[in-house]
Amino acid sequence: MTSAPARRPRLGVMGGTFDPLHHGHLVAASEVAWRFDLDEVVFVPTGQPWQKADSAVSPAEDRYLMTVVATAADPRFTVSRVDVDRPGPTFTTDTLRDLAAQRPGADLFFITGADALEAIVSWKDVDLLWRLAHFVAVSRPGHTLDVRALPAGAVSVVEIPALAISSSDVRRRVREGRPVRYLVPTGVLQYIVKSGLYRDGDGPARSARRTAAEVS
Ligand SMILES: Nc1ncnc2c1ncn2[C@@H]1O[C@H](COP(=O)(O)OP(=O)(O)OP(=O)(O)O)[C@@H](O)[C@H]1O
Ligand SMILES: O=C(O)c1ccc[n+]([C@@H]2O[C@H](COP(=O)([O-])O)[C@@H](O)[C@H]2O)c1
Repeated sequence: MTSAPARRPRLGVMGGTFDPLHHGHLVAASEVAWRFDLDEVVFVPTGQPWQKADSAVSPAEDRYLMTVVATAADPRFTVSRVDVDRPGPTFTTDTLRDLAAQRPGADLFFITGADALEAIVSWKDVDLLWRLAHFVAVSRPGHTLDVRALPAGAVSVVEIPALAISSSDVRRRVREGRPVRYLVPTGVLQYIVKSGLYRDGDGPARSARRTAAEVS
C-alpha cells in the first residue's frame, strides 16, 4: 500500500513597512491564513522601502521590534529579518528568494493590500514575481481590487473585514495627540510611548511638548 504524498508546507508572507504595524495588517494575515489553510504567516518588515523614499521612515530596528511585539501572541505568526538585514533597497523578488531558500519545499503566498497591488506593475522584476509565489490581494477601504491586467491565476482576491486604519494615520494621530489605542496592538502602543516615535516630525509644534502619558 502506498502512502499519500506529504502535504507541502504553506507559508504566508506579509511584507510591509509596518511603521507601525496596526490591526489592519493582523486581520489581513489572519483572514488569508484561514482562507488558504496556511501553516504560518511570516511578517517581513522592509529594510529600505524604495517607493517610500520621499517620506521619512522610522529606523528598521524600531519597525522590526514593533512587528515582533505585535505578532508575539499568535502561534501562527513569525517575523523575518531578511529584508531588514539585506543592504540596499528592498525588492520582493529578493524577499521571496531568501524565504524560499530558508524553507525548501514550501509553497509561498504573498499577501498584499489593494493599494500595494495597484502599484505592483512598478515593482522590480514584476514578471519574475509570479513564479516565486502565489499572490493574495486583500480588500482595503478606499481602494479597488482589479487584477485584470495581471497574469491569469497569479493573484487571488480575498475580501476581508474592512478596517480603515493606516500607518500614516496612526503616525499623524500620535503627532496630533489623538488616540491610537485599539488601532494598534497594546504592545505597539507601549513601544510608541516608550520610544517617543512619531511625536515630532512635520506636525504641529505642540506635539513636541507632549509627554508620553498623553499618547493614548
Ligand atoms: N487596513 C488595511 N487593510 C488591508 N490591507 C492593509 C491595511 N493596511 C495595510 N495593508 C496592507 O499591508 C501591507 C503593508 O502595509 P504598510 O506597512 O505599508 O501599511 P500602511 O498602513 O499602508 O502604511 P502607510 O499609511 O504608511 O502607507 C500592504 O500590502 C498594504 O496594502
Ligand atoms: O519589489 C519591489 O520593487 C517593491 C516595491 C514596493 C513595495 N514592495 C513590497 O510591498 C510590500 C508593502 O510595501 P509598503 O511600501 O506598502 O509597505 C513590502 O513587502 C515591500 O517590500 C516591493
